[in-house]
Amino acid sequence: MSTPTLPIADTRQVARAAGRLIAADRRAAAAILLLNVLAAVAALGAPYLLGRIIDAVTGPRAAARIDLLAGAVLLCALAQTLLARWALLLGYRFGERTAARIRIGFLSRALSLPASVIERVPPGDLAARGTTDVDAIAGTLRDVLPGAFVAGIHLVFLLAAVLVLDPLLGLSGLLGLFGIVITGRWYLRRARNAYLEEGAANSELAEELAATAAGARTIEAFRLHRSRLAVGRAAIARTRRSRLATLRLRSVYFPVAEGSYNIPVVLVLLIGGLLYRGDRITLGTVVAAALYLRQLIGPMDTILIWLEQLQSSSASFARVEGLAAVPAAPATATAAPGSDRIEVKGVRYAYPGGPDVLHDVDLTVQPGERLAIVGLSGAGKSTLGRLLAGVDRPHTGAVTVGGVAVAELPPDLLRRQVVLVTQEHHVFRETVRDNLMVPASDDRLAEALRTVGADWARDLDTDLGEHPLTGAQAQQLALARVLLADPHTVILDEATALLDPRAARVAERALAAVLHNRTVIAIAHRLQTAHDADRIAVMDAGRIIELGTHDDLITHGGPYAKLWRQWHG
Ligand SMILES: Nc1ncnc2c1ncn2[C@@H]1O[C@H](COP(=O)(O)OP(=O)(O)OP(=O)(O)O)[C@@H](O)[C@H]1O
Repeated sequence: MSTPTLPIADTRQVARAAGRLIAADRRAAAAILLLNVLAAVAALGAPYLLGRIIDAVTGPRAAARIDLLAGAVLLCALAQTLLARWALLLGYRFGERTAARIRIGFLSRALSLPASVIERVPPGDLAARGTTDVDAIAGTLRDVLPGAFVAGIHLVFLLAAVLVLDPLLGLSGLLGLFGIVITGRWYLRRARNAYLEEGAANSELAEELAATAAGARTIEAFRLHRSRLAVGRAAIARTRRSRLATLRLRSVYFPVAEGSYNIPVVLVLLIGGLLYRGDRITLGTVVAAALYLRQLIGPMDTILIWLEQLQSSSASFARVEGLAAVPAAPATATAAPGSDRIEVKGVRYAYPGGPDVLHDVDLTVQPGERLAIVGLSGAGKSTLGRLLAGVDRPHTGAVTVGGVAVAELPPDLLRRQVVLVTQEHHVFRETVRDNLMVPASDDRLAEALRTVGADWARDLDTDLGEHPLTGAQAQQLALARVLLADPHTVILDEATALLDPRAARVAERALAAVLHNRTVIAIAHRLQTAHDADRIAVMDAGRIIELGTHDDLITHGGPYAKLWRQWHG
């Protein structure tokens, strides 16, 4: 089981992020607040006026006053409805715009994550944050937050109104709310972690299912059905446990909170009755206070129902915002490296959870040099290639270009320094232009395609989703990307290994055009490649055991000379 390694934002970071989102649309936020306040003030009118109607019944010219007061009740209700609707409408629009901002922010953060982070992060986690979590936040912003906001403001005004009406009655009403506050706190304290665990369990399930689906062939070949089923079941069990935990929280919180609604009203009627009997207040005031507290039920219900969603989507927001906490490239890395020299110093490296596969590797690659790395299978050649290309970072020592750690370079800067070319080329279901992924003029794109011999790509608008490429064509596209990125160093790892001989010849020709005037580090699978290089590094069991020109190494008569003799029979 892999544990998610992407961070989760803490409460403070979430609050700050929310603040930034509100500030980004501050006019709308201010308008929504103002309309809500006006709607809440209008809502206070009716209970107060009803209280005055009751007091007017026994006074002089009762009928005329009651008519007037009833008309005012109607006006207040109408104003409240209109203002609240308007506030809701603005709230929905605000929610949609904010959801779009969150989506865009997530996407751009995900795209600028350092390659070394993407390589280590379970893909399911990143996908779940970008889909389930972002959708949950968007849903909340659209459907819940505007209503919850209206309810929140209404609630505050109602409480203030009871206190103003009669402080003693107000205090007894507030006292009656204690039950709800205590259960609310109990729930909130547990809910964040419970919903975070639910989110993590969902991510793990998505990840395990994706891994099983992606590895279907391997699973079949090695008869891993049982172990994959066990992994899937464990992930389902964790999801189930986490969902049951949140369900348990809800099943305690909701009934208790709902039962507590009536306590403030009961208290106010009891104490109000006593005060009225002692002639301390009018009957109308007691009725108005009771009505205010009765009115609390509406907004409290709204908040209660949505508290759960607010909680779970704030957990989602914490996961989405967590991406911002991925350590950014240090300040030095944002400046272009001083020179093109690549240096490997005291590098040790282990794959997650495994033993060291590189031990104390030291190597300096001079600008313009052609270096070949040779060695038996498993010697660590590809691993060293990945570190040189900044795909991953060593756990000890450093791989630097011009004195700057390669893995710390932001993607756009890294692309201009070092590019790794392997046999895996992803072709997106988009046009040729989009697949080249570099914003450049059509002329430059066409020239790059011509240089690598991609005659099939005359029309940059050809949709590669509808016209799939052959392996050799995909390779040409990848090489055109390298040309456009124009790095000073290219690392080749089995770049043409999977192609058939004819396609490989075409690719070799394209490759020659791409490598012209660049530093080349070739992970050599054929010793002929090594023979043509300026220097050769021989690797064995994670160490560089020999380094020199072909002739030097042959004269030296060490492991390389032995390999060479074996190869030549
Ligand atoms: N993704 C991975 N996870 C864990 N261990 C790995 C991973 N990739 C490689 N290794 C291990 O790291 C060591 C070095 O592998 P590496 O692929 O770098 O060797 P190589 O010299 O390139 O071999 P080959 O020529 O077969 O590609 C090996 O022991 C290998 O099993």
